[in-house]
Amino acid sequence: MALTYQVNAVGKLDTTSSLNTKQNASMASEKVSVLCGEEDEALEYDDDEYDLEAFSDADLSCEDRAPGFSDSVNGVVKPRILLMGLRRSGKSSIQKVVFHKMSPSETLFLESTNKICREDVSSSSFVSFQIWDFPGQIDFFDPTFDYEMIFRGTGALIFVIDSQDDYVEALSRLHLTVTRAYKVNPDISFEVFIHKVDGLSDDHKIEKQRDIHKRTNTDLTDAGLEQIHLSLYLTSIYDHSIFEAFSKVVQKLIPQLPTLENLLNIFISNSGIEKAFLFDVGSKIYIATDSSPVDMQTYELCCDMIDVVIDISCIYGMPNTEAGLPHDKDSMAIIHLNNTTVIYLKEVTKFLAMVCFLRKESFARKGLIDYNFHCFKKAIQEVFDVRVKVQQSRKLLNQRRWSKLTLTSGVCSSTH
Ligand SMILES: Nc1nc2c(ncn2[C@@H]2O[C@H](COP(=O)(O)OP(=O)(O)OP(=O)(O)O)[C@@H](O)[C@H]2O)c(=O)[nH]1
Repeated sequence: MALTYQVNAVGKLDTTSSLNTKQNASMASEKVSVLCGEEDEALEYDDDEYDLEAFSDADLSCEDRAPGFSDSVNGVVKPRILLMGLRRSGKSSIQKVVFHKMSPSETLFLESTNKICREDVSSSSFVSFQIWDFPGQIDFFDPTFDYEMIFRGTGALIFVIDSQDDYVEALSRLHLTVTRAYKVNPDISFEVFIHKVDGLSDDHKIEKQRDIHKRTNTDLTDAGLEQIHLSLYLTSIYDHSIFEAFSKVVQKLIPQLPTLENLLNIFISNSGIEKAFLFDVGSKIYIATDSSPVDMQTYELCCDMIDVVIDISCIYGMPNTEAGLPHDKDSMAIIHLNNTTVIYLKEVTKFLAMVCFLRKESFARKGLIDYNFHCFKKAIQEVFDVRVKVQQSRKLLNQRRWSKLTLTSGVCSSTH
């Protein structure tokens, strides 16, 4: 592997490297050249206006009791994702690997969770939710446990099934959980992770998925609840499948998803790009992509590219003083694969990046792509502005309700 780096005078990363790397099974030993850093842009944009993020660090807390329903940040209630499943099914490992960059092998030493662990994930404007990791042995149908309150504020319920274990008990638990949750809140999206599939052959994986799909649907039909839709995913922390599955779960919680998809469609069709993803850089969750189908290898390449950019930025980039990040909204990277494909990464904000796949010929029109990207960024800003306005008016409405309530109770108490 040969790398040549150049860090320019202001400490911004300017890297040119060419490395022989095994990208993945299908693209083995491809020659990759990486250009990473601040771009010599012909077009000059005032990027200050795109500083969209109000970053808040992940706030991790474990609680004995169920945390309050209306936990909010800046008066905005975040959608909640519940991680449920039997003991040792892999719930905490999933959370640690996806959101804390823990290496999969380190999860072997994780202790069993004995309290509900709640975490705020607010890395970008569009990725903002809470994850509640439930201990496997918890009896949340205990009368002292207010499960109604928990399900009422839930956006998605992820039920983790250990595919390397006998899953009969897990399926009956899944059925019980889903039926109770649905009665309280029919809007929850039910996601089933058939987890730890790294130990299974491809045929075996498909067979398990089919079997679980059949059994769960039969149980729901027998209970007269055939309208409940369960989404099944084959996952493992040892590959990218867990990130892809989590991306799909998170996307369902983003109300602006159709707009983002539409914007990406317009962007790629006008720029000669084949595929574009909008990534939350920190978690490698893609929050949107254009409407063409996603194949796993493309997604894996995107994740690898983000890793390369972050690693090189961490080593050679200057930390951004505000957020303490080595990359910022001006960071970009270009990787030329030896099959004439170019992967182009550009930061949309400090935490969001666009990763595009295009042919070498199309990349000749980089000026056009950059101009279209500038328009895309502007449009994202507008979507974000609308979101902020909606949140502010909701906050105002809540405050008015509160002051009305306190006024009424004050009047009542003074008349008594
Ligand atoms: N092979 C394999 N093992 C995994 C995977 N995910 C988690 N594990 C292992 O499964 C074991 C249990 O993982 P945990 O994350 O502690 O499980 P949990 O569901 O949080 O367990 P409780 O806290 O007891 O409810 C650990 O040894 C992990 O290393 C996976 O995708 N593949």
